[in-house]
Amino acid sequence: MHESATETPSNGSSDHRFFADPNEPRNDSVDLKAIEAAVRVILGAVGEDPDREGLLETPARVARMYAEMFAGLKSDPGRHLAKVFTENYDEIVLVRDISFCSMCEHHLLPFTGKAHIAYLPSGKVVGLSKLARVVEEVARRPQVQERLTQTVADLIEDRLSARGVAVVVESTHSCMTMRGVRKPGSLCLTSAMRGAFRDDPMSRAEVLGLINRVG
Ligand SMILES: Nc1nc2c(ncn2[C@@H]2O[C@H](COP(=O)(O)OP(=O)(O)OP(=O)(O)O)[C@@H](O)[C@H]2O)c(=O)[nH]1
Ligand SMILES: [Zn+2]
Repeated sequence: MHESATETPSNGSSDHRFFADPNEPRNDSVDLKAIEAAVRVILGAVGEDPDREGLLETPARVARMYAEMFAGLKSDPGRHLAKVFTENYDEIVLVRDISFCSMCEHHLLPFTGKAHIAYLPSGKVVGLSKLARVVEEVARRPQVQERLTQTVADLIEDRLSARGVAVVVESTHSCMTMRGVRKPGSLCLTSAMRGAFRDDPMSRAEVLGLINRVG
């Protein structure tokens, strides 16, 4: 009998990962127990009592949160670009406003925002959701925004043999808004241009116009 994702595994396991969505990134090397122990230490170090009722489950929660936030650390986000469709279309494909949440590697605080991805196909196109899946998976790593932007652009150029790729990322960094310099509302923009979008000023202007909703 075909097992669906809601049925109990035949081995009786209640491990939620048994039927994990293959599209979701997974990082099995996350050491949950080590994170729990570290969080207990941090709570004690800031003057809290890690054994008070409200904090008892906190170390385990934080461990699960890090496992989720860093699920893309060991995976290959390019796997989402493996299935392509042959299509006689050679103009811009743009998916705008792909929301994401990543983690700043300097402070381990989130930076959140939107990515805009455009490419010029060369005989093959990819499912639109796959562009968003790439962003989602690359975002689940500790990093800087520049690296996220370039990683996404390189993957699309490489795996789709695209004639041009443009990735623009805009985000708010919690480490700049809630601590340190404390500048709520500040926005960080990065872009990575490849192929025609880098070399041809007309193509570059066209794609930036579409991303910025001009014209
Ligand atoms: N280039 C870049 N810098 C980032 C990113 N996320 C955070 N930062 C910056 O990383 C820098 C780390 O600076 P440090 O001087 O080492 O750390 P800090 O003393 O906590 O710095 P402040 O944030 O200025 O208080 C800060 O300027 C952050 O704004 C990012 O994605 N890209
Ligand atoms: Zn930071």
